[in-house]
Amino acid sequence: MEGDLEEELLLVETELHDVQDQIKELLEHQERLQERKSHLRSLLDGLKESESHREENAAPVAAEDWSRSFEWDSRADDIRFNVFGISSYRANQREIINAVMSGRDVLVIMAAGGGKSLCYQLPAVLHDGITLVVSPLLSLIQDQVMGLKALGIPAHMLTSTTSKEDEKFIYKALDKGEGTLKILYVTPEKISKSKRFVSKLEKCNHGGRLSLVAIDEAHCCSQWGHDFRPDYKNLGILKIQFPNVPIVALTATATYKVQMDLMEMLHIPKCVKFVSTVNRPNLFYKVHDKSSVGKNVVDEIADYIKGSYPNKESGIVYCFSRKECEQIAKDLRDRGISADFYHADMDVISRENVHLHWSKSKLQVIVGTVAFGMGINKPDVRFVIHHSLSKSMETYYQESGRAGRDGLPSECVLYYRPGDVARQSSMVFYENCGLQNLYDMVRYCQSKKICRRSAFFHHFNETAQDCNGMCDNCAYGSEIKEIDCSHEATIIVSLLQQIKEIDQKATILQLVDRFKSKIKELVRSKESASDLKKEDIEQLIIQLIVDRILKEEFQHTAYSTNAYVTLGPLSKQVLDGKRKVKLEICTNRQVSSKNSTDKGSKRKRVSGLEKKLDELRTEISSQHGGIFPHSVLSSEQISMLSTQRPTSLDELEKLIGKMKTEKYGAQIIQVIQEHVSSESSDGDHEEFDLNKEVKRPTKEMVYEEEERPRWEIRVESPRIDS
Ligand SMILES: Nc1ncnc2c1ncn2[C@@H]1O[C@H](COP(=O)(O)OP(=O)(O)OP(=O)(O)O)[C@@H](O)[C@H]1O
Ligand SMILES: [Mg+2]
Repeated sequence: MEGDLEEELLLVETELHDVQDQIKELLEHQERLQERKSHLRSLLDGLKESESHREENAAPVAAEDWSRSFEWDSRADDIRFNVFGISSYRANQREIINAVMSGRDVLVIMAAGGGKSLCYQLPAVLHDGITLVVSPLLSLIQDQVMGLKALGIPAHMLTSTTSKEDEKFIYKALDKGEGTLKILYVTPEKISKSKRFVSKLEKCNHGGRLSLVAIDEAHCCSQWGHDFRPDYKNLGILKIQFPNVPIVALTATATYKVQMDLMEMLHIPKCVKFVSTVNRPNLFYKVHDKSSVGKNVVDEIADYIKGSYPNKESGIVYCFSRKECEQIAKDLRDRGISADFYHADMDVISRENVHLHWSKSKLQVIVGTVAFGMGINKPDVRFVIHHSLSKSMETYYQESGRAGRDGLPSECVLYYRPGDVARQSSMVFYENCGLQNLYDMVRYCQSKKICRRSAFFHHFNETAQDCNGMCDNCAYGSEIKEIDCSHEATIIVSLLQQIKEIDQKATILQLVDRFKSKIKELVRSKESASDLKKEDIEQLIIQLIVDRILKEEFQHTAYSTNAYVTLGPLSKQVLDGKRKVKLEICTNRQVSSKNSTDKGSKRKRVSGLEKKLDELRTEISSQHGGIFPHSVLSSEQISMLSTQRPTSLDELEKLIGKMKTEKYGAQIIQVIQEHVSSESSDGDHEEFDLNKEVKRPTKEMVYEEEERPRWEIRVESPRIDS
């Protein structure tokens, strides 16, 4: 009797355990669905808002036609060309400038490198009074002030580095309108912490001399944005103190939620909003399979940089950890590339030194962690390489977007291996939507068929645009074969079930090993077989996680967080045969990747004259103390000068405007004349091809030797979380 009762008690306890497990799983599922629900809601709200906005725009409201002619048109054109040396406006710039000049509050969302600075700098020069610019970083402010001064615009900054003498000058200009001050840059702390400064601003406004407030990198206002700065929250006082002064807030990316947030915080509910596309048509996106051997990865990256950029064009390599970034910088140096590292563990001075060297093109490559972020103003970054995947599409868009801000063709290359996913997931799982964001990034990396750009359009809730063959998946019509991999998926799910039954856990690597042993066993007993290689099994497991057939679980130890893989909410569907898992085999990927370098960058031939003008701008930049080479002449201007070859200062002025001609015209004309006469004396008109200078990388050969089919996994049933 007693034995029976004990036995039943044990059974009930076991069943209770099971029920508790199920409840736990259901609660987790509920939580994920709630997260997804709120994400979808905000996407939907965004869509509705942009639709109603489109309808509003469709209505013929004459006052809101910002592309019509305005009284300041000819003055604006003159300043654009003769002061800034810019020959034509880019998309939306003129309309934004007109809205700002009309005294409206304006919100500008324009991709990195789109040309947001001109949208407040040109009105600042057009206006009689002073423009206050709030910018989050000292380095950004220094770059901007230096660039403006080089153009002859009286720009100053009031920061912790400002000398007493300069401070006095600035305060006098604000207070009494003495001296010439057009643009004043400050950090947000100045507004939230310095009563003295705010009272001087009040006087300036009282005297009718505060004409515009610009808030750059405005997404920092919102804690939903990616770079939230608490001091940005206090910028709301600007509209309260100076209700008649128009505010222009600018940012490269802001989701609908962030836009709403910052309009509310800055008290600009009726602002005119300009949203430009997130598309960066000059960027070529590609994902490379990453070797599991660290040395091979660095070899490949070094070959790629040396082969594709023999003229030492600037680039960035992003790494996962500080240690890794120091190591990769050393490895690249050992392979003859001028590279240095940048991460949060360095002191400020060393970090600034590295950044400055790179900005002046004295260092080719910065190997950085995410800490190398906002504040990178260099327009001619030709490549951004990711040594491993980013934690979200948003982060990847920001980081890769630092390439090609000057609008010239540039490349964004990501080295992906499934093994890197767990490293990221154990860091992000506690963040709000952290895993979901990471899995979106994983989908981008694993996809071998879908246009890379479409992932950005999808993420930023924008209608898709043509990629024009500017991503690896669009550029090479890889032959993709589909094979059914449901059998392998079933084995993986069953293995995890067994592991769970004995109260154990498995990491992805352990699961791969178990899978391989199981397959061997099945082959021996002639029950079944599988051709999947280790990398393919890893890829399959990751895809099953992303598609919620499996899931990751995390456990903290004293030193780290370990990621394990276990059964996900949809695992039963696979076991019951209700869900098929398909693998896509890409048969010619490696042969294709050979072409990728050529197609990707669309690199043009660089003429001897372009090279000389590039050397001249570097020389002038060091002669003029702090200014950057690109502030002397942009790459676009160099290219134009080398084709047009002006012979006099008058001709030059028609190409690069008055200001730059006055400052550097004589030297530029001299270089052009010397080049032309050396050409005629040599009879040598040949331009040289950068791509021929250095032997092409050997990686293609390695690829060909190792050639094997690559796999991609696709689950057929509709995906819940996409
Ligand atoms: N209309 C134009 N024509 C040619 N070049 C331009 C034009 N407008 C801006 N530029 C150049 O494009 C580069 C990027 O401009 P800017 O720094 O204003 O970008 P941004 O939109 O502020 O980007 P980020 O979000 O990265 O700060 C600069 O070198 C700038 O001189
Ligand atoms: Mg900017």
